Amino acid sequence: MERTLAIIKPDAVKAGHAGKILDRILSEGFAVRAMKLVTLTQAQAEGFYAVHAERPFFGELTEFMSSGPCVPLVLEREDAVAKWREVIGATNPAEAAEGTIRKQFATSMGENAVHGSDSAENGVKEGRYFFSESEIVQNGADVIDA
Ligand SMILES: Nc1ncnc2c1ncn2[C@@H]1O[C@H](COP(=O)(O)OP(=O)(O)OP(=O)(O)O)[C@@H](O)[C@H]1O
Repeated sequence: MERTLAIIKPDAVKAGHAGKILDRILSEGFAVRAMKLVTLTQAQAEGFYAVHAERPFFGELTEFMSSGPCVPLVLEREDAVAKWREVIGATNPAEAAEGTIRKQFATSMGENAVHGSDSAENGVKEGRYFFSESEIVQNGADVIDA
């Protein structure tokens, strides 16, 4: 079964949307394999987004991602990566489709409520960035059948 790394970003946690987003995750058939509430240091945010280090928005992005608590989650489902990206919608909320999480909760290109891995390989890598092997459960935490 495929895994992806989702993050409920600091803007959505601060606005009190984490519970609604978690409900949506479960109703879309994802099993939660790991989850925590954490405030990243700017260095941790820079490490996570290292691939964007040369982009003009890197400083803004890493400052935002370390501005308050966020909720990283390892999600598992068939086609987890593609399905989660479909559920979250386009990076820019102005372009996000009706019914997507970003359409509902994102306020700008930068503060866009959620993250999703862009490949199954990165889903595994990003999961390891936040969680040790023992923090990712193999079973027993399913609220619904995956
Ligand atoms: N032009 C921009 N201005 C400010 N922030 C941006 C801009 N472009 C991207 N970002 C931020 O960087 C993140 C990573 O950009 P990327 O192009 O990988 O988008 P994404 O794959 O939709 O987002 P994510 O990786 O968070 O799921 C975006 O989610 C957004 O928060």
